[in-house]
Formats: sequence, C-alpha cells, structure tokens
Amino acid sequence: MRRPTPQSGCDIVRAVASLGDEDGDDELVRTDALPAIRVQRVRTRLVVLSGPDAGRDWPLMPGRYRVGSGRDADILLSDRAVSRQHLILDVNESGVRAVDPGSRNGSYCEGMRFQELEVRTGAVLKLGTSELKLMPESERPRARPLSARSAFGSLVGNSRRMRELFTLLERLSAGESDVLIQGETGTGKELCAEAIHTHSPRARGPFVIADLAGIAPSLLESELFGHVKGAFTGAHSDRAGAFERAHGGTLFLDEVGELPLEVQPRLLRALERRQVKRVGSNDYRTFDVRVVAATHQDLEGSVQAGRFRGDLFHRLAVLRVSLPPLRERLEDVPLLVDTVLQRMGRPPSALSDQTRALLAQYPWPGNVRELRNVVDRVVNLGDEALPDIPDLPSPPEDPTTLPPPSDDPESTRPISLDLPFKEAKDRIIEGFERDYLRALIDRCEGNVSRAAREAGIDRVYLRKLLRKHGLDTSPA
Ligand SMILES: Nc1ncnc2c1ncn2[C@@H]1O[C@H](COP(=O)(O)OP(=O)(O)OP(=O)(O)O)[C@@H](O)[C@H]1O
Repeated sequence: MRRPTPQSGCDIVRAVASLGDEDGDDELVRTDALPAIRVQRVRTRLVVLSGPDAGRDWPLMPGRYRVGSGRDADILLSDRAVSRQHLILDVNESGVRAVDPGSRNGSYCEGMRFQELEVRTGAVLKLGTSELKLMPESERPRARPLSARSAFGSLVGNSRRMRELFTLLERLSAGESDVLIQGETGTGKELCAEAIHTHSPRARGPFVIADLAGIAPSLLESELFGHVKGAFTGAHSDRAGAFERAHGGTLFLDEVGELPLEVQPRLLRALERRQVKRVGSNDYRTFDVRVVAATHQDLEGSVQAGRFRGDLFHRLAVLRVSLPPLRERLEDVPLLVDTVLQRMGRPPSALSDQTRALLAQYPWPGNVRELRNVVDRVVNLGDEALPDIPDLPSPPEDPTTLPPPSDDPESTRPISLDLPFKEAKDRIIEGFERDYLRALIDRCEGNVSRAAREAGIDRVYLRKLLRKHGLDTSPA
C-alpha cells in the first residue's frame, strides 16, 4: 500500500547524529550537537500541507508553541492520529527546534522519526496524517481568492485547494489560451478539461477527446490531422482528424506526455499555425480550436530528459492547472463519497459513519478514481471491500475520539473459495441485500414508500426485493 511521502524540503534538516540506543532498536535522531540553522529574524509560518487541517497556517514569532490535538495546544490540529501534546516548537531568532515530548505515533521528517530536531524553513514535518511545512513569510504563496463553489462542472470539492482551483478555472475558462492540466492519475484531469470547455464561450461547439496513449503510434498522425483516401493501406476514404473535428470547440489532448518525439514537431506546427495538413494531402486546412492538454507525467522532467520538446511544452503550457492529489485534500472525501453515491443512485445512508471514517483516512494512491471504485465495491459487497488503511492510530489514546471498533460479526462476510467466482459473489450480494433491506425497513418502521425514497430506489422494485428476502409483511 502506497503511503503519502514526506516532501523533499526535509533535505535541509541536518538530522545526522543517530542516537539509537544500544540495542539499536530505534531510529531516533537528534541534532543538538549541530549549530542551529540561522533563520535571522525571518518570520516563519507553519503551513499544513495535508491532513484534515490542510490549508491552515500559523505565524511563528519567537516563543514556544505546543502542537497537538489537545484543547490547550497553541497550534490545534484536528487530525485524530495526532496526540494531544504531539510536538513542541521552540522558535527563536536563530532557529526553530522541534521536540516530540512522547507522542503516540511519533514525529517524522523525511521518513525518519525524531525526538529533537533543529529545523530550517522549508522542512516538512509529518505528525499523524498531517504534513506541516515551515515557510518563511516572504515565500508565503499568495493566496488565491477562494471560490464560493463546491463544484465546477462535474468536478467537486470543498477543500481550500479545490476552491482555489475553481477560482482559477472560472478565470481561465473565459479566455482562449491553450491550457496544460497536470495531476496524478485519477485526479480528474478529463473532468477538468470538460468543465473548462463547458464554461467557455466555445461551450456550444464540440468537445473532442484524443487519448494519445490509446492510439497506435502508426495511426497518431492520421488521428490528429486526418488523412485522404489512399494515403495508406486501409485509408478507404477521406477522414478529418481530431483538430478538424473540434473546429469551433475544444480539443482535449489526453496523455500528451506519451506523444512520440517524431510526431511532436507536427503538433507544434499545427498549434503555431492553427492549420493542419491531412496525411497524404498537400493542402493546409485552418481550424479554430482551443487546445487543452493533460498529463500525469512530470513534463518538465521529460523536457530535461530529452523525451519531450521544450518548445512544444511552452506552447501547450500557456496556462497551467495543477490538480492536487486526493491525499492532500482528504477533507474532500465526505463530499466525494456523497457525490459518487448520488451518481450511483444511492442515498448517503448507503455507507455507515464507521465506513466513512475509514475512507477519510486512506491515502488514495489512485485518487478519486480509486475512491469511486472502492465506494462502488463497498456498497455492493460490504466493508470487506475496503482497502487496508495504513497507519491507523493504535493503541487508542482517547477511545471517545476514535471510530468505534469493527467487531460487528455481520460486517465480515466470509468469502468461500469452494464456490465459483460468480456464485460466491452472488452469495455475498444476496447477504448484503438482506442486511441492507432489514436495516432500511427497520429504520423506516416498515413504511415501504419512505424506505424507497431513502434508499433512492423505485417502490415497486423495493417491494419485489423485500418479497424475495421474505421481509415484506404487507398483504400482496
Ligand atoms: N473532483 C472530482 N469530483 C468528482 N469526480 C471526480 C473528481 N475527480 C475525479 N473524479 C472521478 O474520478 C474518475 C477519474 O477522473 P478522470 O478520468 O477525469 O481522471 P484523470 O486525472 O483524467 O485520470 P487519468 O490520468 O488516469 O486519465 C472519474 O470517474 C471522475 O468522474
């Protein structure tokens, strides 16, 4: 299971002297033998990069700060994996010293657990599921105004990161410049491109998708620029390429980082001239298209490695949008779960509070796509379809603040490997249906119309299901 990785800012922390005890059974690090690194009166801020408080920040003036989830903390975090008194930050004119007074889950920097550390601005500390960065005031990123929206097209999110993104999308959608969207797989790049199109003056024109990773290299040019009859074997008639088909609208070039080097000059020419030549033809055809490209790759890295042309990169990236990974905005999970359930035609009650609490702690390496798939599986198969959640706090420090333990025998359905897959799956679904219907009808005190409404299913279908499971007590 992939875990969120600490940010590289930790390389400026001089955590070198390992004080592992004589048994060598720990990796604690202290640096007090080193001179404190000078911050020279630079006022520092502590910015939460990820976790439930992502986006919050505190100015650090000289003094002592208690960081934790306890009420008396000066820097109060709502992360359940953070101890009440997790870290002490001693800030003075010459540096910042971080001391872990014995937190339950430990304090980390660059994957290393520490007890005491001299920290320099730029370093990222990890406490529980939260990453905290020390930033000089001068480098504080200028906050973009937050959009009041919690959705832009089909993209949803109410975290600070997403609402900043919506502000940017509102502005750039209105224009004509080409856009490059970057983000890990499953972060919603395609939805974002579509939303830019539907919020742009071109919304009435076509939205054409060319998935450059899914097209055979030999067909790429014909797919993008079109061909004339007889241009190659199999070219039985003239065909317009994606640019021509998108005339008056938007062309979404998905996975643009996969474009082979030899096709890149032709794409660059098309973008510069706003003209294409079909394969096998000598005539140029003019198009009026806004290009939105997307990649999950580090395209600047590809340019440096010589895999992607620098001039094409700059041509595509007139405007840039970066979609944050879901692990950096876990506070979006509840809204995303509700959105997925709604799109599946299921009510919010289809997932228990306990299941939701677990989903809100998972780092989602496959981002929103993975969340959608997990929700789908859990709704249909039960909690055994949940992914393993890494780093759950244990043992509980304060049982009243942790999700209830999963000791309900009904919640674990044994999987029988003696049965063929389809039969085993049907059996699990049958069991799920029965449990769901029983709980639903109990909650709605036998009122089938209300139960159908709450479950978001047709009343006649619900009655049929109840009859199938012997739960319908009303006269036929
Ligand atoms: N912010 C979001 N709100 C709602 N649904 C989302 C969001 N982000 C992604 N999704 C959903 O997640 C799935 C993946 O989204 P999409 O295909 O746009 O991702 P992507 O970044 O283009 O992925 P890839 O790089 O693998 O092509 C889709 O089902 C999409 O509806």
